[in-house]
Amino acid sequence: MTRRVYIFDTTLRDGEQSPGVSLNVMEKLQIARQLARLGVDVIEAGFPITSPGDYEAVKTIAREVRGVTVAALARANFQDIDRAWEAVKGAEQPRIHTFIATSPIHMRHKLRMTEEQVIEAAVAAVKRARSYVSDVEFSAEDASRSELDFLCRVLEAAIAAGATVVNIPDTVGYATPEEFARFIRDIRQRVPGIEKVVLSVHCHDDLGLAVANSLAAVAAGANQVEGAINGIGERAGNAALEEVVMALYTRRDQFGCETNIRTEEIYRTSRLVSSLTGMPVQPNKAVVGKNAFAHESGIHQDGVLKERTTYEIMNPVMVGISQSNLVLGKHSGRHAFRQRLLELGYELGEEELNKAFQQFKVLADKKKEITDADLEAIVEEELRPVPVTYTLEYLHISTGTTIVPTATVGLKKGDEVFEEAACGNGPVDAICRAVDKVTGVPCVLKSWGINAVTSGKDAIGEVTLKISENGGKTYLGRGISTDILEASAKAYVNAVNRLLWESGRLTDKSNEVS
Ligand SMILES: CC(=O)SCCNC(=O)CCNC(=O)[C@H](O)C(C)(C)COP(=O)(O)OP(=O)(O)OC[C@H]1O[C@@H](n2cnc3c(N)ncnc32)[C@H](O)[C@@H]1OP(=O)(O)O
Ligand SMILES: CC(C)C(=O)C(=O)O
Ligand SMILES: [Mg+2]
Repeated sequence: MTRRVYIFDTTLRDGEQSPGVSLNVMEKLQIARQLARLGVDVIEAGFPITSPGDYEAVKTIAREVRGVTVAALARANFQDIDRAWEAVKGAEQPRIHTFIATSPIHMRHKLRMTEEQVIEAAVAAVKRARSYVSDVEFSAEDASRSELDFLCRVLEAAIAAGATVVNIPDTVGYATPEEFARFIRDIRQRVPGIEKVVLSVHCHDDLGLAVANSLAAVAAGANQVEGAINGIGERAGNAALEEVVMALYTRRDQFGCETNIRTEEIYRTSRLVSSLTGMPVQPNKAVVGKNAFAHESGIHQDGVLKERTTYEIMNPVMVGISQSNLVLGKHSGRHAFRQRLLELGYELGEEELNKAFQQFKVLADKKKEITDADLEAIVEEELRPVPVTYTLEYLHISTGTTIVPTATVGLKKGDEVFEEAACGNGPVDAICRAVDKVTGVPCVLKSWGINAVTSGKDAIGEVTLKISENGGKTYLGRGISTDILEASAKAYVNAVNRLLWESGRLTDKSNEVS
């Protein structure tokens, strides 16, 4: 008989705690919708007390995303819990997730609380949360470095107070698989009432063991796994959910478990999260990396051509990496374009489709064959929910080894085009300075990176960069083009648009969304 394992996604909460990542409300909503399509059981949408933006995001997701549990995080105090409830109460299936640390090191140095005070706070928090909602998760932060006797007492008290899910985090990624499995077995044996609640684990990847520890815990009886898409999260990140899910599926002979995940949505979810967070996926990343199903050496290629399973333990189609026969190029029409996007899982409205189609045609003039990765890049750019103040109308660059790089940019705002020129230390610097002159917002380029989205000399490059104004908050921008300077200009303008929007300097918030 197969046992059900619940998948709890914390991409939007712990995942967003990745250094340098900051998602706005619309981006979070877009990811949440995709997570629901993927079939996760729980979306942890945020930590509402942390900021008005986080509160708003949780509230919006709770209201808009149906058919899935939406959780909000809260420390073990009434203010956090009340705020979490305010944010999540519109959800079809709301959950409050409250936590407090139980390890000696955290209690003594961070909380400065005794064991008895921690138990008291945990019980009061769970009861407060239960006064609002019937689904309450309690997490014993840093559980894996806690003393087992004390941890069991806290869990017993939390369950008696009404917790319906108890979570055992390996907060600092310290556990090893055998030890963690033993820990879970001990908890299952020793905590009265544990059989009535969902037993969850939440593993971090500081030693690269987050997925292994999660799987060991499942084998030991845990029935909820928490993690994030692409393994993003605090420090080295969380357990990569796509890896947990595919391991449970591929080795179901070992685990005897099933999840509710629609695996064919995995790749698209991974791409969306990578694109909106600006965190690239390493090529050799399991399941979703560019090379995960690529075969380079002759003996492997020979084997795969004769029989795919010689070197592939998973079918790429199963995780949504499609193999279509439709070849798209400059002679393709709207029907084929729409069909291919549908196969890739993108269902665009008429207006979005038209915009994406125009971009596709521009690209097809420059590039013989348009690949799936090209299409994904186009669509992701089209769907990026940042209101457009400025768009790049044209760009002229003069550069070389013996001349001062100079850029002339034309930026369109409303019906007007504004032109400025500037010199710089390099062509990208010159572009940024010229854009600054038009917008009147002097920014510092904090980081710049290029990723070849597709292959070949005519590959699309995706530039991801970060800017800040006066050393304040950083804003992410992305742009794609077969010309990396054009991609840089688009990315810079995209980041400035985001800055203007998020810093509340747009007079008209109903601007077109790109
Ligand atoms: C393991 C994890 O991932 S935990 C989640 C981590 N996520 C975040 O921290 C989100 C971003 N954080 C924030 O925006 C802020 O830290 C806030 C809004 C949550 C709190 O801000 P502040 O009130 O200014 O407190 P600050 O962050 O400086 O310190 C944390 C306080 O919470 C206390 N605390 C920490 N965890 C808990 C808990 N689970 N329950 C109760 N109190 C707690 C600390 O002891 C400290 O209290 P003190 O001020 O009495 O010393
Ligand atoms: C809030 C808890 C669950 C957490 O993120 C951790 O302990 O890592
Ligand atoms: Mg965590």
